[in-house]
Amino acid sequence: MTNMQEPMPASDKLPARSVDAIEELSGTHPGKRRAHARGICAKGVFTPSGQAARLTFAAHLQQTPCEAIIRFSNSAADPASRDLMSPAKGMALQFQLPDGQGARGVESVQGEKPVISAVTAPVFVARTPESFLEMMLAARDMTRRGDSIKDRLKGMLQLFPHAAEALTSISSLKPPASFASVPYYSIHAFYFVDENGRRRPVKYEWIPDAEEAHLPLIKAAVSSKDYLEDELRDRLGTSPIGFTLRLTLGEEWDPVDDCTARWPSNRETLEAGHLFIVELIEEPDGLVMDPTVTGPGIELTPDPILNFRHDAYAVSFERRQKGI
Ligand code: HEM
Repeated sequence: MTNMQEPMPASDKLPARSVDAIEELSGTHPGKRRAHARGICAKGVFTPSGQAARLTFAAHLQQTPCEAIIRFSNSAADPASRDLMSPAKGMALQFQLPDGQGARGVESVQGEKPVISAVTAPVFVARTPESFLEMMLAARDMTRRGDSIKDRLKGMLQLFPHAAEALTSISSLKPPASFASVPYYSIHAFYFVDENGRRRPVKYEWIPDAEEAHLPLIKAAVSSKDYLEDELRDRLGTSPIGFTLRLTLGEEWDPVDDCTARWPSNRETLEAGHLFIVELIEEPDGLVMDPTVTGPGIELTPDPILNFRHDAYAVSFERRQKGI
């Protein structure tokens, strides 16, 4: 059980306390991201289809191709964790909009580089930052007690029934054959804003060009610790890697403040563009894939987890920059 004696911190302390709690669960790894610690960066080109232009004036979703930096990652907070042991994978992308590039007369903000952050699970485990912190503390206590993975999952489901869909979805994820062979979901909804100020809630999904493929557990178990990075290098040498950016358009009544909930599966979708991965690169200095950086034409929904991520990522960035 969570140690309920620990008072919940005031909201201004919550980002630091949440990052502390991740460290208490997974250890402190100096200089590394406090989640998704191990990853590999690539350069790509995103070519918008123009189909999203009726919904948003965002510069990167009009007609002009745009360079992008992509980071594929293991979700574990421990960089030494084997690819096999961290079921969810991340794909974060930062559009490299040239400063001042206009779209229908709208200037992109100097230095503002929109981000799409996505993972291989369609929903998140917590609806609020407070609940996320409680979950981390509960997981820490179960780990310290030496509970088995099965017992931890059972305990978490009992304590946090709202997390059932995410926990079930994450625990049933199979090891991907490649970072390039699985779909990635933004989980959160964002508002797309058109030239007349009309807003429409939208969720993102990256659909791989490659056929969806997973490894049998036995094969993943004997693969190297970072087999996904090796595979990406090999694959890039032999065939192109691409993803389609699919948008799901929400209705007015679909929840935009609850990232534990999916929208109904019959919502309209459209293909907003296509990403080609060009080459692997060293991670650029100061890279923070902050999903609250959307650029003009896209706004944040009131989702408390989405809004919280800005401060939590700033805490992690500050610590890793200081090498602590
Ligand atoms: C309470 C909610 C969350 C917390 C506290 C949290 C925490 C973190 C932290 C500390 C980092 C490292 C940031 C850095 O140093 O740059 C990170 C990275 C990441 N998170 Fe979250 N996260 C949360 C929710 C989510 C959700 C809902 C998603 C789903 C899309 C997500 C996807 C990612 C990805 C893909 C990365 C790697 C980014 C990169 O490659 O630079 N996170 N998270």
